[in-house]
Amino acid sequence: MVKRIRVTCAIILEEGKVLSAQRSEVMALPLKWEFPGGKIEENESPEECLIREIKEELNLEIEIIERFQSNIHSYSPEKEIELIPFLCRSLGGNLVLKEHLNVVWEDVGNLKLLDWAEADIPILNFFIEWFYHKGLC
Ligand SMILES: Nc1nc2c([nH]c(=O)n2[C@H]2C[C@H](O)[C@@H](COP(=O)(O)OP(=O)(O)OP(=O)(O)O)O2)c(=O)[nH]1
Repeated sequence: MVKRIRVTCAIILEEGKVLSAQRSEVMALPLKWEFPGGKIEENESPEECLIREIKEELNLEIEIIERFQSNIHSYSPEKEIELIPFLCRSLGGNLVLKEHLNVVWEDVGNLKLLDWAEADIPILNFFIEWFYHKGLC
């Protein structure tokens, strides 16, 4: 039986830049870039999870704007991840790195230059399409 883990992640967009986070050496998928977030806990909605995770990991308050389509990805045969992305904006707070090695506000046009976690690639592609389609550049 394949175990499915549900993970939320935040695409925090600010003036054409997206907050991109690099996982630390001690995390799973070391040094890969990701949209910050984490696993949904019992009795928690995806939205509640994301707001909690972003506060815990980065000390930021966020507002959720829109949910995008999830991506289901397997890094190993016995486990799959449902990665659930949300377009967000920052409501403030002093950014503090509590778990990640690094974060950058990356131009949407340069996002693909980072070495992303595999599960993020379809989400990244969808978001970039969405961004240019909306004429936000
Ligand atoms: N947060 C996040 N996790 C991702 C992304 N892409 C991706 O493959 N993952 C994977 C890495 C992990 O296997 C899993 C989420 O784990 P996590 O370590 O971020 O979540 P967490 O903070 O709730 O974990 P934990 O340390 O409390 O167990 O999803 C992404 O963009 N954001």
